[in-house]
Amino acid sequence: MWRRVASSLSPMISSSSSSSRSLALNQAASGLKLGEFFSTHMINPEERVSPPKEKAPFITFVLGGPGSGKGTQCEKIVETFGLQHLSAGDLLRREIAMNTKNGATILNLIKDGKIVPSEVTVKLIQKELESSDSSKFLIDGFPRTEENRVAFERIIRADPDVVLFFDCPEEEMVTRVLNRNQGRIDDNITTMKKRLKIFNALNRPVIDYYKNKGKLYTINAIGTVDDIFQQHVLPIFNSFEQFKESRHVNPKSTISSSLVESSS
Ligand SMILES: Nc1ncnc2c1ncn2[C@@H]1O[C@H](COP(=O)(O)OP(=O)(O)OP(=O)(O)O)[C@@H](O)[C@H]1O
Ligand SMILES: Nc1ccn([C@H]2C[C@H](O)[C@@H](COP(=O)(O)O)O2)c(=O)n1
Ligand SMILES: [Mg+2]
Repeated sequence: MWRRVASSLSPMISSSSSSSRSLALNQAASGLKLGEFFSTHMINPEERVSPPKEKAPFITFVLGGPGSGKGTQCEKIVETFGLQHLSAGDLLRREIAMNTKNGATILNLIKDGKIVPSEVTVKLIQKELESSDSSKFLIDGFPRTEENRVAFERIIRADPDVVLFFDCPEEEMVTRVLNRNQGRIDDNITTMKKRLKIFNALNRPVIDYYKNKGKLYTINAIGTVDDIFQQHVLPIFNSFEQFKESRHVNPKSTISSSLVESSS
């Protein structure tokens, strides 16, 4: 069930700088682990943030409604390009399974299709980033809200390099979720309707934010898993210098319908 949380359970802290394209090269050159770029800086006892650094990881945010196929495509990206996959939902479900102090609250919120307070989610992501050896991350299902986004910027002190948005009609998302069969507490029609409402109200502004920043790639999420990956996802990563050496599939792909969007 937790297969998408790629790193171990070790607790810690993290952060990075704003634009982060060159971390992989910088990191290789310096021989440092990612955690060493995320040195802890005490602001107050409740919230640890890191000072801005010159070097930062390559961060991809993966957005889309419930059942749009984010996790499925993330698995393919991991296979092909070796990014570390952090699913915010999986991290939260792990808290429930481990019965941590926030576990019961998280369970009630997820059951009701609601969003967990940003501090909780960002700190879980922070621990994973801090303890990881990777320099390239897929952060799946995050940010869900503008509050999530701002909390990430404040605590992690990083911006994404790329934002993928899997654009899927509601009817299709409902069908996929109701057929998922992974035993998720929120995979029922009542919770799904609430999740869709929250997605439209709270995630759309985040999507618009990254569109305006010129970082958004909108991907048509209708089609087979392989076609979506080959035709849309693969060319996006192929276009980044950082992934040239990790390409294993269809190196001839070129960017087509998934050109980066901007509001201008
Ligand atoms: N292109 C596709 N066509 C048909 N079914 C798909 C496709 N992509 C994923 N699925 C299936 O739809 C279901 C939902 O996919 P997935 O778990 O990847 O969505 P998600 O966006 O991560 O959803 P959530 O936000 O609820 O975690 C899964 O059962 C998956 O196998
Ligand atoms: N940033 C996030 C991500 C997830 N959650 C909660 C609410 C979601 O309905 C649930 C499941 O997430 P998914 O696996 O569908 O990505 O987890 C949240 O509150 N904040
Ligand atoms: Mg998912």
